[in-house]
Amino acid sequence: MKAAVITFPGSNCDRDLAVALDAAGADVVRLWHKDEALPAGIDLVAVPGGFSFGDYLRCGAIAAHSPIARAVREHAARGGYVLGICNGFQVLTELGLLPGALMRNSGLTFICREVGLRVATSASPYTSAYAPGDVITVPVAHHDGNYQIDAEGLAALKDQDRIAFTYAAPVNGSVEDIAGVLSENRRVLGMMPHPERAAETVHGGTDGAKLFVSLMRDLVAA
Ligand SMILES: NC(=O)CC[C@H](N)C(=O)O
Repeated sequence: MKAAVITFPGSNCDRDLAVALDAAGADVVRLWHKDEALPAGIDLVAVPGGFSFGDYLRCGAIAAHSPIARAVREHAARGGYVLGICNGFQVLTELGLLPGALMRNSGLTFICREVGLRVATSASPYTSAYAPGDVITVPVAHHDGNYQIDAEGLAALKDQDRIAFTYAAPVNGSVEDIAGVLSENRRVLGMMPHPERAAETVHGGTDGAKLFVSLMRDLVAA
């Protein structure tokens, strides 16, 4: 698998994400937000966490207008894989690649701790190595993780089995405790928790590693 990790001004999980993908066996290239094209043969575009452009305007809003944005949209339109973690999830909603929005946490504070995460579906390229209902431990670190979507959009996510992860207990006010959602073709995943920070034993836990294993397996099978 060839993966491209994009760095924006303020990204702080770009290296972590590149390391996790590399450990899973991906061939990783790093891109700058001012790049305008993806290198040939990229399977996965990975949008990392952090505070792109200082989170001004709205988290992810300015990043979604970066020079690289058009190439990311085109990649998704071709059926390419796109993974957005935390600020990356915010960027993907701002790009219109995933429905809904990430609002200020209901408690109005930055939350930085490990959370229990329930795998809501294993029918996706990102979650196939988990069993549905598995509860894993993964860190969150955000102030705008409160996922909201209108009733019609929520019904569509449920009908199409597109909720990838939910919090095992309420964390930030997200509707139905949603922590991660999939696109209609299941190739785009956005999630607030950080699997790349729970991928090696030195992280204190490895529950996030199976996400990268799932992805590699899907790409080999594709
Ligand atoms: N770790 C992150 O990616 C943080 C995301 C975002 N800047 C927020 O605080 O909500």
